[in-house]
Amino acid sequence: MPKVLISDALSERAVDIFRERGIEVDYKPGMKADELVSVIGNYDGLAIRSATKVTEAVLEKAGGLKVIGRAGIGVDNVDVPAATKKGVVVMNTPFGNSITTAEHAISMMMALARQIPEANASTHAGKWEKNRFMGVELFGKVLGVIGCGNIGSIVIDRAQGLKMKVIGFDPFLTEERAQDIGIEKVELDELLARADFITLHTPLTDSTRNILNAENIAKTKPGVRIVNCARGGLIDEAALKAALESGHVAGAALDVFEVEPAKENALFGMENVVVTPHLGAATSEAQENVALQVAEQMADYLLTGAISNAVNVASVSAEDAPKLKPYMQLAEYLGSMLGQLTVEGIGQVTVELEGHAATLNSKPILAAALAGLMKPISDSVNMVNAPSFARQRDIAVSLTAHDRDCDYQTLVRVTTTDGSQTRTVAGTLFGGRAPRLVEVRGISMEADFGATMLYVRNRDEPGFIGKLGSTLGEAGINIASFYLGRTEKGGVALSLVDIDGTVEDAVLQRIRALPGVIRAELLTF
Ligand SMILES: NC(=O)c1ccc[n+]([C@@H]2O[C@H](COP(=O)([O-])OP(=O)(O)OC[C@H]3O[C@@H](n4cnc5c(N)ncnc54)[C@H](O)[C@@H]3O)[C@@H](O)[C@H]2O)c1
Ligand SMILES: O=C(O)[C@H](O)COP(=O)(O)O
Repeated sequence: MPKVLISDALSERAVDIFRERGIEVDYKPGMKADELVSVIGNYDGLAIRSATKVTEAVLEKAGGLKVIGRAGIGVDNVDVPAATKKGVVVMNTPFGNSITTAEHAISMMMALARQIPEANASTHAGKWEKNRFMGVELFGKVLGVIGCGNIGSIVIDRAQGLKMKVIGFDPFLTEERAQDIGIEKVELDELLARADFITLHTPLTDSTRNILNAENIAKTKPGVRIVNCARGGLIDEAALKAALESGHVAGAALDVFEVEPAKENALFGMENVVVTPHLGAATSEAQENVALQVAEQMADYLLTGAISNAVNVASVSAEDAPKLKPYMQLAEYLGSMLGQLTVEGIGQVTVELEGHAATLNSKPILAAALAGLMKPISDSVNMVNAPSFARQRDIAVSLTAHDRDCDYQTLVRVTTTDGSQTRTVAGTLFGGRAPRLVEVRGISMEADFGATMLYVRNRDEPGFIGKLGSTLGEAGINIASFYLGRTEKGGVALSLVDIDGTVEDAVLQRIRALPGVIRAELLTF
């Protein structure tokens, strides 16, 4: 039974879902970093929000971890490259809290426009400062949205309802999409110059870090109000403080900070600054959505191999997962066979799909072939990290789905080139499920993949099979199945022998010394 740890305050609906799906779950919100490092090795899955930091140190100890599920959007608290290297799928729930977060941004903008937090505190304190608080209307004002993705688009829609004029900056926003959502797409400088309110809705990346720095803040319209419910780090807080103090920026509403949790911050206590403690996603609806979704997604992956909303590997739908499973097994066996036969470095790998295989989601099949291929290099390789393993080793990878007649109902072919040699193996699924080898280096043969197989290439000469059988028999090795093929009469022959147990090195040497042997290897699957 797979085991999952929930280390942040997720809605307990997640616990129910895991248990209903037959997954053991430990609910330990607020777990300290060193405790996480000490227990993570016991789990197949880790469900988190933004508090748990999944660092390289945590991942190093995560022996059996298969999946990290983020109940929310940002995965900046997860070392995704380290997780990928370790073969761990990282998935998030990209939509579950979008409406809630957009509503928070709109609430923050309104709170800022009408100084509601200060007026609230003053009124509670028994003051009646009717003349102290003078707000501004949103009606007719220009809202500049930086980042027009899921949340940005919802903010745009709500702001249009408030009759604001919305302009957007997002390098990945097409003109067509801008028209669909009814905004004017502008460059950043134009947005800065025109907006009365600016709201940020981008991820924190190298291109967005400090997107509102001193230089860009100086380009904003005097009296601008700034809202950030996306990520701390998008605004240079020191530059913002200076601009608030000078009066160039009239106010800021911030849900996120450069350092979180933020007990102290230079912006705290400023009258024209509204702050909340990263509450963007904090509604019961959003928390239920993301907890439920992350638990279902993690359970799907752990139980069926279906992958949704992964940030480091291609998706496999719940419908596709059972169809792809035998293909991934076949591709892994084919890759593994080539990996075990390739002594020198592989320069190029080609995966070709024909017949029914060509109609499927091909990326997981490719990833499985690469995983099999690189198993001899690293025990920790799997379909999640195999593509990056290949990239790091400068292996050129190509994938082709052929739309042509095929001798088999379905076929997967893997070819490797290592400078001097090109090797091809191909396989099909017998009965639609059982992997079967049908071609090795241009030689047709039909072989099942046994756990331990002897691979022998030899000159096609009479008496060879008898000698090979006797050598194995004399060594007390039982043959489960014997598969044969050859290029042509008197050409090169290939024997694949499925054996019980293993073949000691001394016996392998004796086989290699048999007359006519070109190559003999022991393969394991
Ligand atoms: N405060 C919270 O509690 C809370 C809750 C949910 C999400 N978030 C954060 O909100 C942000 C937006 O989330 P989303 O779901 O809308 O993401 P999204 O991926 O749907 O949208 C992000 C948009 O930013 C755009 N973008 C990327 N680089 C850009 C750049 N250099 N300049 C301008 N635009 C750029 C992208 O093209 C995309 O359209 C994320 O940072 C997320 O982590 C915060
Ligand atoms: O990226 C997100 O989904 C938000 O920042 C929410 O974070 P939280 O789950 O810690 O509230």
